[in-house]
Amino acid sequence: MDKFTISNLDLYYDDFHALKDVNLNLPPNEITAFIGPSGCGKSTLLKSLNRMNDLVEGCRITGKVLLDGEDIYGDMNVNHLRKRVGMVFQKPNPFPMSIYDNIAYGPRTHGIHSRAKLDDIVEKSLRDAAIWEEVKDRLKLSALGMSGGQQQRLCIARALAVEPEVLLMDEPTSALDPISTSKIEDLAIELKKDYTIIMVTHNMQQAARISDKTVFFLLGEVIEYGETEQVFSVPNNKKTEDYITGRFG
Ligand SMILES: Nc1ncnc2c1ncn2[C@@H]1O[C@H](COP(=O)(O)OP(=O)(O)OP(=O)(O)O)[C@@H](O)[C@H]1O
Repeated sequence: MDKFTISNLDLYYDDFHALKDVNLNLPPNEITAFIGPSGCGKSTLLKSLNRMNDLVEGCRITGKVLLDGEDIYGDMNVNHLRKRVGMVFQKPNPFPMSIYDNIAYGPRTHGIHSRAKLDDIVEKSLRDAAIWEEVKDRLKLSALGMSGGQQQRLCIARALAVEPEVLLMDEPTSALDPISTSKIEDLAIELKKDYTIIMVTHNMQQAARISDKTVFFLLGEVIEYGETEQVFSVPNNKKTEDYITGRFG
């Protein structure tokens, strides 16, 4: 079964029609890349998948988003939804506290207080985010003292600590140098064994390198959706071809 089934999704910011009749089935354990020029609605759709748009005044949504067949805009508890569907943002945003507490924060809010249990979660999450070796001797130090690339992997570890099923990543490497970027890309490929990953990226090479499926958006509409290899080698739509070959956008 698909992880997300999006049907007839329309989204408005007041009078502005930001997403137009979006229909997509996103499979589990794959990386799906959202690409398209600035302002075409990639982040808006990403945020619709864990209801981050609920916080935006004037935002109105019609249509359906199913997670494992369950309507996320129905009577699903939003906190539970966000536990299942975690998010990593463009700019690393560690909390101003220790590395350990950044990771333990989520599990604590979900009622886990046993020291031994938290120790296990912190180690496992940092290992899964490929940053344990770099920070294991400084867990008590502030997360703000880490490099940008380390902070982003910490934020991924923080997202993993509550055992989500899906990771939404909004341009997770745009603020990072090439080495950190490559670490996050390798990590995403590793993580898809256990998670479903949906990533907004402006980097065409990145989408081509790591994603299984690609969705190309233009002005709030899905123009093309398919296997990444096909979308990048023989796009069905002329507009997709123009965009990925850099003729516009
Ligand atoms: N909170 C908001 N209120 C009003 N309009 C918004 C809001 N957020 C986004 N928009 C508008 O909706 C459209 C889609 O924005 P969105 O951020 O989803 O685009 P994007 O494809 O992710 O762009 P970028 O690549 O620049 O991040 C844009 O025209 C934007 O101005």
